[in-house]
Amino acid sequence: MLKFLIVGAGGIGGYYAARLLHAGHDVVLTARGAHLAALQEQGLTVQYGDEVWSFPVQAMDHAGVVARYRPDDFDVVVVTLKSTATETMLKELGPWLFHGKVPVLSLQNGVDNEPELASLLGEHRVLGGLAVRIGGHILQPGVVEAEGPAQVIMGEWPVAAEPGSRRALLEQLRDEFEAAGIPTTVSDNIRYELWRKLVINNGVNPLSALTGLDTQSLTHHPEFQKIVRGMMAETVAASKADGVNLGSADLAEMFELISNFNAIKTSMLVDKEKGRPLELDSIAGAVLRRCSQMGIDAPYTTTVNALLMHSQTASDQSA
Ligand SMILES: NC(=O)C1=CN([C@@H]2O[C@H](COP(=O)(O)OP(=O)(O)OC[C@H]3O[C@@H](n4cnc5c(N)ncnc54)[C@H](OP(=O)(O)O)[C@@H]3O)[C@@H](O)[C@H]2O)C=CC1
Ligand SMILES: CC(C)(CO)C(=O)C(=O)O
Repeated sequence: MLKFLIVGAGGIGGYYAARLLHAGHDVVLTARGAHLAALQEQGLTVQYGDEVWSFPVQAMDHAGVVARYRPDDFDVVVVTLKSTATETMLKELGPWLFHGKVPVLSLQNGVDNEPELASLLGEHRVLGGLAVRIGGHILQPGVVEAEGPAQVIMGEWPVAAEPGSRRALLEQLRDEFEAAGIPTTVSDNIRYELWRKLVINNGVNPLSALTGLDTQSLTHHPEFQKIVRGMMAETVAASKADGVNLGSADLAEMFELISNFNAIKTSMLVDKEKGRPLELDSIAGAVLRRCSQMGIDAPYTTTVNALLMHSQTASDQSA
């Protein structure tokens, strides 16, 4: 059995934590505020389809982790924060993590989290990863709802090296995740996989937050689906700045995947409804920065990003 530290156990982290706890692993969760208080007092409850799982959990804030544990007490640290929280987390846990050897696996959307982790810890400590075909959200403090097969794709950051300890750990993690009911693939090129996921996220997340529509409504709408495809095409173009070279087949595959998946409220729409910070800079911003670097126009992403930033400013002013 393995010992996991799941950093930022909200929709995604809470769901995977429940699967791992159910399989008998030792899991420590980090959270804050009312969600943390509920986890400590009532435990973690996950609603998945018709099933409801409840577990008492070890949950604490980041100061609690630093006070109670050494980094190498854990076999792996899994980061399931929003990208907007990665920098703060590195201030809170970075110096503690720095003095250990434990690998850190990011399961966040976006292509800039792993480089941020690697800039402090070194690439040899970082595992890239993503959560695919899952919708998962905090319903109320201590309670998470999740849907979809909830796959994980992960790999050595930035690409697979010679066989070594990180590869061995990834294979062990894959086997343990599979046994826990988490379909998992180890990729030799995780940066490519992260960019493919960004095609989906830039395609639907900002537009869903702007319109209030779920992924099915957007991808099956005669006009909105053109915008989704446009934002996906701009993400494909942006990937070249990172030497990833996605192509039209990736766009077609990612559009198929999201348009045939459940009608999901994207994580950005949920954040918008709850008045929380949006992962806009790490999704649309990441695409726009690369396009601008290459001198390419990205009119769909520019427009949706600007409208969403404007609506955020307007709602901040009226709050
Ligand atoms: N939700 C989804 O369906 C999917 C999400 N993803 C990606 O997975 C990642 C995680 O998303 P999601 O699970 O929705 O995120 P959530 O917002 O549900 O969970 C993150 C949790 O981390 C907490 N947190 C933030 N900062 C700190 C801190 N400094 N100390 C302790 N706790 C902290 C948050 O608390 P607080 O609320 O107080 O900020 C929240 O409870 C994102 O990158 C997202 O894009 C990928 C696939 C699907
Ligand atoms: C679009 C979706 C649900 C795909 O898994 C996602 O990644 C998100 O909501 O952030």
